Amino acid sequence: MTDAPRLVLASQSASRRAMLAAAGIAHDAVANGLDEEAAKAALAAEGLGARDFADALAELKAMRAATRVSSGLVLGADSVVAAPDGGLLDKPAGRDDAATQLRRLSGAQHDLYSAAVIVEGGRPVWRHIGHARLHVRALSDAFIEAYLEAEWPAISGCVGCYRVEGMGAQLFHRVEGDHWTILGLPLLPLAAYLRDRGVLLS
Ligand SMILES: Nc1nc2c(ncn2[C@H]2C[C@H](O)[C@@H](COP(=O)(O)OP(=O)(O)OP(=O)(O)O)O2)c(=O)[nH]1
Repeated sequence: MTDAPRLVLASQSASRRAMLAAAGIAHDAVANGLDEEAAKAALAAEGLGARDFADALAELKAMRAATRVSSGLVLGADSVVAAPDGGLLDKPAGRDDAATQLRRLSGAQHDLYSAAVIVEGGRPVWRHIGHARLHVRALSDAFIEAYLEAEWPAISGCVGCYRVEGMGAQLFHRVEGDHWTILGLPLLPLAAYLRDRGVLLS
């Protein structure tokens, strides 16, 4: 489609890039250039819940990246895990932190939010927040150790310390919500918007 806008993914997430490519959604990928730690600290100071935190960070990523992109639909995304004890979980700082996070998730359900925002012409034109609820079985210390032996460092870039499409499947006795949301994007609502914009065929 000649006059359709191009999609620019403002993310370094291998999972998001692979997901779009596997779905046949052509895109360019750029680093969003955001000082994510500073942005997270500012948002945390506002006391945002997980859902709004992910949405705000996705918008900040897209807006920052859009200053470096001449045209197109600039897509920013962020995934946040709301831990059963109320805190927000980020990607693990190291293998020991991953073990600590898994123990926090063990034997309880948690919510994962993947927010996506598209910026065009310097302003947000679309947004969606995907939600999944994951029910983690009671994990033995022996399992956590064996899991990390197999999955570290592959899960080091994963909020929640799992790859649901990999050995992470052994963590759960139930998952509600769509698979793509867990991988990092609300893919189906995004594809619907891209069809509306002529980026994808209807
Ligand atoms: N492949 C896979 N990735 C997962 C899973 N759960 C979470 N993730 C990944 C997707 C994202 O790359 C990452 C969430 O971290 P962020 O939203 O901060 O994005 P990230 O720092 O990776 O990249 P970005 O900030 O967009 O440049 O966790 C999973 O089950 N499978």
